Amino acid sequence: MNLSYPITYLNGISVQRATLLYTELGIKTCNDLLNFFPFRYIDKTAFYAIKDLQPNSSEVQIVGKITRVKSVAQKRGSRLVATFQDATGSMELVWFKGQKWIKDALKVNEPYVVYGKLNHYNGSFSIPHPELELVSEYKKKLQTKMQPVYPSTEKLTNSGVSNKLIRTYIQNLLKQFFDSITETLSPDIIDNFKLMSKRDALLNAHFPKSQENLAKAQNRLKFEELFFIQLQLLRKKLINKTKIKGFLFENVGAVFNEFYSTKLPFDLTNAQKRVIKEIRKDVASGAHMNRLLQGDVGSGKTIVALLTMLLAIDNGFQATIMAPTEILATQHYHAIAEMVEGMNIKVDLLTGSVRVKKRREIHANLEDGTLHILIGTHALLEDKVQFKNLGIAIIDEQHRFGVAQRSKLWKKNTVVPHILVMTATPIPRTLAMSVYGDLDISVIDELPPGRKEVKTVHRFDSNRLSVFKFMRDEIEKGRQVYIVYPLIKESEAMDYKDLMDGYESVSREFPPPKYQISIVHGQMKPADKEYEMQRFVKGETQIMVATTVIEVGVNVPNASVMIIESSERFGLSQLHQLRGRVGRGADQSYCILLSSYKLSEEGKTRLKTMVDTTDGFKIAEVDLKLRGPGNLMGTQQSGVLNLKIADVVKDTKILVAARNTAIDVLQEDSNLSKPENTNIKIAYVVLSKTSKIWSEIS
Ligand SMILES: Nc1ncnc2c1ncn2[C@@H]1O[C@H](COP(=O)(O)OP(=O)(O)OP(=O)(O)O)[C@@H](O)[C@H]1O
Repeated sequence: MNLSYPITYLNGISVQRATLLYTELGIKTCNDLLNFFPFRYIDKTAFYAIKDLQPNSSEVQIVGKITRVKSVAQKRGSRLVATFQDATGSMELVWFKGQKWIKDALKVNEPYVVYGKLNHYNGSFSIPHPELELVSEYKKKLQTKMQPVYPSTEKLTNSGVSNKLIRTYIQNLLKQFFDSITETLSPDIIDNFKLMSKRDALLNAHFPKSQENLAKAQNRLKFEELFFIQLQLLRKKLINKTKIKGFLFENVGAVFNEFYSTKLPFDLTNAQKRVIKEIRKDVASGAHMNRLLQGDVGSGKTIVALLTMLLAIDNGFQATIMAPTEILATQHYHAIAEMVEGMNIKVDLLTGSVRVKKRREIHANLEDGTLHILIGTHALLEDKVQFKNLGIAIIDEQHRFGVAQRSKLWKKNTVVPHILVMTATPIPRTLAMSVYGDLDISVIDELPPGRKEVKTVHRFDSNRLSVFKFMRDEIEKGRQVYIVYPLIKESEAMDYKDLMDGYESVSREFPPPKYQISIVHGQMKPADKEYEMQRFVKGETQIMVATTVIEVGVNVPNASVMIIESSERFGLSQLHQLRGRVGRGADQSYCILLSSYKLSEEGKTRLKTMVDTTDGFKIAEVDLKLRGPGNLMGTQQSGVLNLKIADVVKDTKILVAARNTAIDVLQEDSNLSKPENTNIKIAYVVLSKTSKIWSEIS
C-alpha cells in the first residue's frame, strides 16, 4: 500500500467520483486526499448553559429538559414549539416540518442533549430543527465529538458528494492506509518542538478528539509544511552558491571610482551604502549573486542599480535593467544617461517602440561589446538581443514579471549573470521568507534626507471644489499636480469615459493659456505617452491627468500633489505606489484620496490606513491581511504559496521556527545523508518530485 496510489484504490470511490474530485478539488492520489483538510469543525465537545448563550454563538450544544410542547398556528401552516430548560434558563426548540412525528417522539421532562444552529430573535433564543438525543442514549455511543467540515464546491454537492461522503472517504483512507503513513521529521525535531507524530497529527486534523489535540495536530502539520518549503528554498540557495559559479568582479576600478568621486549627485544614505556593500561582497565572492533589493517608494534604488552596473563595467562586463513599462524604462534611461554623461560609458534604450534601424544598431553594439548598459522592457527578452558578456541583470518591479520571463533574461548567457531584483512593493518579512527563501534580501530602510512625510487626507467627491482651489494654490507656488483615475480591466470602456470626463472638467477649471494639462493613458501610442510625460517632466504642463500607467517609478520631484479619483477602487499597495510619486523633492507634498460616500468596510480600512501611515511596510502588512498573500504578490507568484494548512500571515512564529530548523539541519548535513535525517531525506525527495514550488523556482 502506498499513499501515491490514485484514490480509486479506496473502498467506495468510483472512477466517476474520482474524476469529479480531481477536477473540482485537485485531489488525485490518496496523499492528496489525506492532505485535504477541513476548514472548520463542528464542536460537540463543549456544552453551553442557556444563560451563557450569545446572539453571535453559532452552533451550540445544551443539556436540559423539554417542559412543554405546543403547536402554534401561523400564517401558512403551523409550527411545533417545545420549551427547553436547563438549570440556568429556558429557550425554544422549533420545527416546521414533520411536526406530528416529532411531537409523538418527544419525551417531556427527560434529559436531552440538544445540538443546532442558534437563532436570536426579539431578545429570545431558539434552535430550529435541532438534533436531539436522550442523555441515556448519548452516553452509550462512542462518537466523534468534533466533526470536520471540508471545503467543497457546489458542483460536488450537486453531484451527490456531500461533506459526509468526503468524511467517509477520509475515514476509509485512514483505515486502509494508516500503516503507510510514515514519519517525515527527525526524532530530534519532534522532540525539540514537542510535535505530534505524523500519524496522530493526520488523524487528529481530520477527526480531532478535542480542541487541544486539534491545535497540536495543526501545529505539527503547519510546521512540517513550512519546514519542507524552507528546506527546498534554502537548499536551492546552497546548491546555487556552490554549484553556480558567478562572474568575479574583482576590481572596484576607474569607472566606479570616477563616478563616485565626481558624479554622484548626492551623498548616499547609510542604507544605500550598506546595500552597495552587500552587493559588492556578493559579486566579489566568485559565487553567483541572486539578490532581492527592497526599498520603499522613493528610497533611491536607481542609484544603487547604477553603482552595481558600474562594478560590472569595471570588470569588463555589460549590464542591463529590465523595467515593466515603457515609461519606466525610458525614465531609467534618461536618469542614468544623464548621470554618466561625460564618462566613457555607452547607454541605450530598447523598448517595443524603438525603430528597426535603431534596434539593429543596438543589437550590433551589444554583440561587439561597445554598448555597456542596455535598459529596456520585455523587448530585451527577444531572441535577437544577444549580449557579448552580460555580467549583471537588474530587474525592476519584479512582481510584474513571471518567473519564466525572469529566467529567460538570465539564460541569455552561458554563465548566469548576477541578478539583482528590485521591488518597491515592500514584502513583509514573513512572506519574503516563504516566497524568496532562495534569494538574499537587502533592504533600503531609510529615505533620503530632507523628505517630508506626504500629508494625506480623504475627501468625498462633494468636496471637489475645495480640492480644485487647493490645486490652484499649489500650482501658484510653482508645483505640479497628478490626478489619477482607476482603470480596471473589466470595465475598461466605462473607466475610460470617467477619465475623459474628468479631463474635460479639469480643463474647464484650469483653462489655457495659464494652465497646461498632460494626459496619459494606456490606449495612447507609446510615442504620444512619452511626449505628454516629457512635457510634464520639463514643467511645461502643471497638471498630469493619468490612469495608473504612472503607478510605478515615475520620478518628477517638483510634483507635490497627488489626487486619486475613486480611490476606494484601488488596492492598498497601488495607493501607496501612487502616493510615492509625490514627496520626492524637498517640498511639502500632499495626497488627496477622493471617494464616493458608498464605502465598503474594507474600502474604509484601506483609506484610513493610507491617512494614518506612510510606512510602506506597515501598509503591506495591512494589505496582506486584507487580501491574502496570493494577491499581494500578483497572480504569477500565488502558485508558489499553494499552502495546504499553514498561513503565512497568521503562522509567523511557526514559520520562523521552521526556517531556523531548516537552516540548522542543512548546516549540519547539507545532503541530508546522516542517519538521523533519513525521514527528512525520503520526504524531501518525494516532495521535490511532486511539488509545484520546486518546479517554479528551478
Ligand atoms: N541619497 C540620496 N540623497 C538625496 N536624494 C536622493 C538620494 N537617493 C536618491 N535620491 C533621489 O530620490 C528620488 C527617488 O529615487 P529613485 O527614483 O531611485 O527612487 P526609487 O527607489 O526607484 O523609488 P520608486 O520605487 O518609487 O521609483 C530621486 O529623485 C533621486 O535622485
